[in-house]
Amino acid sequence: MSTSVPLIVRLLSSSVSVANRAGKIVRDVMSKGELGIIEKGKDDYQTEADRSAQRCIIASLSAQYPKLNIIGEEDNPDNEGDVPSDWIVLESDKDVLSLECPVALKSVKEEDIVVWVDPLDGTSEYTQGALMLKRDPWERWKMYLTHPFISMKWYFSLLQSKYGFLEHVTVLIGISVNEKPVAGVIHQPYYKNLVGSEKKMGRTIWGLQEVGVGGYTPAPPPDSLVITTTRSHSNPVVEQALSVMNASQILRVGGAGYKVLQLLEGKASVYVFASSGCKKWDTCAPEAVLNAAGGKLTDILGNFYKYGASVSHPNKTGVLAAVNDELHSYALSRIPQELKEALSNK
Ligand SMILES: Nc1ncnc2c1ncn2[C@@H]1O[C@H](COP(=O)(O)O)[C@@H](O)[C@H]1OP(=O)(O)O
Ligand SMILES: [Mg+2]
Ligand SMILES: [Mg+2]
Ligand SMILES: [Mg+2]
Repeated sequence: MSTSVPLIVRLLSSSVSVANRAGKIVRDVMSKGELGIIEKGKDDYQTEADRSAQRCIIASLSAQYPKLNIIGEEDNPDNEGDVPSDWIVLESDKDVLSLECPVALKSVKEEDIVVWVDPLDGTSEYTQGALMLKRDPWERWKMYLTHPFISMKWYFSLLQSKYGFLEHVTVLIGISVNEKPVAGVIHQPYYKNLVGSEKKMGRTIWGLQEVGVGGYTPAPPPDSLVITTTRSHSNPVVEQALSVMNASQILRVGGAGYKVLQLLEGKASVYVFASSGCKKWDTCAPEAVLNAAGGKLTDILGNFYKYGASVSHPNKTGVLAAVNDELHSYALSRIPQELKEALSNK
């Protein structure tokens, strides 16, 4: 690899390749069927896929960029021991490697960068997806009975969805410089592609400040206001913020990465989540990609999150994102002052 290519571009191209590998790990864990679910807190779970994908990403990036500060979601209980050699990815995506680096980022050094890693965004949807892979209804029912957190209502919505919500799962790698997200990768392991006549699983979307985005076909926002929001972490305040928007449609999907994909692909125009719960690794990559596509992501008060190494991890004051400034301003103007105060005083 040419070292004359600026660091940010090299790191983004490495991140694209490693996200592909992590996505394969996510699919492999699911195919084996041993999810190894651990409860981290209320509505907060980790699986073998979260743990393994994070080990793959961190080991691959730190092997090539040893001075990077990488912060991953998972406290890995199985961090000890060697990472399997086929999880260490040293290749980089050729197309991204040939991008022109923005002038402002040309002299960035490893020490100036913080990488935020969410090895599997949409863990709820991932674990629920496992159920749908059980073909035998009796096996599926037995698995449901032992599943730690699927309500009866969810079980029936899953059955209706036929394939579950695996498409909502993403792998997120966000690159920040001077506390701002400047580049990012959103990999979707269960996206179904048709390349020629061949079926291929997974796709990888990237964004780089001032350069643009790749890996998908951008589409204009819907004609009317379509909002995307949580399907697994709602509460009365989240619902209140949705009800004041005057939306023509509300889409309830999993994962911060997937919701931003919906904005990028013209399925929704605004992402509203008036609650804590998301963390810096949930929003860094999506914010970077959305910015590169001309959108905006802030908290519910309209303030940008900071992504420096010493910031606190929770995005306490929620998420408000839109495909452009105008829609962001509109959505922000609809949020009642009491709601903003209630969230910031929590
Ligand atoms: N209460 C919560 N506890 C843990 N993680 C949360 C919570 N709320 C949101 N998240 C994280 O933010 C993502 C987006 O939220 P939602 O899907 O509810 O819109 C979730 O997929 C989850 O990331 P992860 O799956 O990586 O743990
Ligand atoms: Mg999690
Ligand atoms: Mg997440
Ligand atoms: Mg995660």
